[in-house]
Amino acid sequence: MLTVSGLTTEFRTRVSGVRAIEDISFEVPQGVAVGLVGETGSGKSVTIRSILGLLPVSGHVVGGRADFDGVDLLRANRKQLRDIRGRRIGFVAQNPFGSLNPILSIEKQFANVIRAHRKASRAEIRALALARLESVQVRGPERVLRGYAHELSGGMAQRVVIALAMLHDPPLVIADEPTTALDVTVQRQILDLIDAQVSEGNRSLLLVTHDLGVVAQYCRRVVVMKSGHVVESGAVADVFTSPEHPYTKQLLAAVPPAPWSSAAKEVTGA
Ligand SMILES: Nc1ncnc2c1ncn2[C@@H]1O[C@H](COP(=O)(O)OP(=O)(O)OP(=O)(O)O)[C@@H](O)[C@H]1O
Repeated sequence: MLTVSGLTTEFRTRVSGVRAIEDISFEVPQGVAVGLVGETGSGKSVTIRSILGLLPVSGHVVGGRADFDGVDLLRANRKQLRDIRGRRIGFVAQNPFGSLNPILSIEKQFANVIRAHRKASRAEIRALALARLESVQVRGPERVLRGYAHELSGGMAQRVVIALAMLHDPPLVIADEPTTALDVTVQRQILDLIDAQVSEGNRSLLLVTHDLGVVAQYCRRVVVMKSGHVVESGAVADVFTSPEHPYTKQLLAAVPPAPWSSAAKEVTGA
């Protein structure tokens, strides 16, 4: 469903181009959750921002394809991309307060996202927004609709972002470290929520994270990145039990054992 092949992106300075990612290839099949993992600076965000056409001005895709819905996203024009983002691909970024507009009420932001893709009356917008806020378990949805982003907690703001990302029932959801900016106590709730929304709609998910535990719990496939390259990819069950690349082995070795596992009991003497 999303097929990325040979994706290469550079950042240009006044004197030269610096290659951030090179020859990135992977697939996100229909109805499958894929984890994109790797240490800080390995190129995860540049990869998804290249696919979504959301690179900063100094970033340029210099090669490859990203085929989705019969369109190569890397060659799509702005209008095509705007139409695909939101309607066909829901994007959840790290920081919900960066995604929400601080000077528009939440209701107005729902209206903007809905009206970007179809005509709708105020009453329709209100009804749809309330239903969607309820589906992401936002408490007091009417009050939230009237209010502004700064009045929300981080977890509630990310729920609103998820509701907005799902508004047009996109078949693919891309989430870039969606819990990094949040309090540790709500991180799991947000991941569970994304997981539920994705599973209910039989959507595909590309989940960027540096947490292998998160991949093990929520993803069926994994793509491992290091220094701007894909070093290994495959089914989570295979890659996690018999990793081939030394870097994947190193990442897995660094994951603390689950508290109930025999390895943890050996460490703690329990
Ligand atoms: N705006 C930019 N200008 C120049 N180089 C950049 C820019 N953004 C990213 N890079 C470079 O691209 C490479 C990949 O960065 P990227 O942000 O994709 O890593 P990441 O794996 O998402 O890391 P993190 O987990 O910290 O978000 C890094 O070497 C980084 O320095």
